[in-house]
Amino acid sequence: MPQNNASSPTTRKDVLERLYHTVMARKGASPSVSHSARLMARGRSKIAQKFGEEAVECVIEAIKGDRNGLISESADVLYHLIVMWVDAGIDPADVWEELERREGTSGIEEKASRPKPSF
Ligand SMILES: N=c1c2ncn([C@@H]3O[C@H](COP(=O)(O)OP(=O)(O)OP(=O)(O)O)[C@@H](O)[C@H]3O)c2ncn1[C@@H]1O[C@H](COP(=O)(O)O)[C@@H](O)[C@H]1O
Repeated sequence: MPQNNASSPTTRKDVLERLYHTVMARKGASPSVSHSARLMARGRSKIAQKFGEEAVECVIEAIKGDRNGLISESADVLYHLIVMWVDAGIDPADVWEELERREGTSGIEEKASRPKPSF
């Protein structure tokens, strides 16, 4: 019988949902014990700035071709994205819904269907 532990494929794919609920639970917690609480106490601009910094670090690892670095920075990006969602009142389900809406539509096709600028 498959084990239902944190590293099994069934629970691993839920890691973003679990992280979201953990960060939600940190809202209003003491900034001295929680990094998420500290970040949220510093305000939206700081949260967005940290996300941007992590994204740039991800880009640097990608360009360097450092696979492990890219994995590590990707985890930082996802964590900081989730803090940004919690601060903005976005539920992961809202994003999953938008991804599902896009399923099956090629990016090329979608771009071609955009209204052409009139100038
Ligand atoms: N995934 C993460 C995660 N990834 C990165 N980080 C932290 O993000 C911080 C980034 O450090 P930086 O020096 O880049 O930035 P900074 O400390 O904000 O400071 P400055 O840029 O202002 O100097 C580090 O303290 C990392 O430990 C994370 N902190 C928490 N989590 C998850 O969030 C959960 C809740 O954490 P707490 O909110 O701390 O309880 C944890 O159980 C983890 O699952």
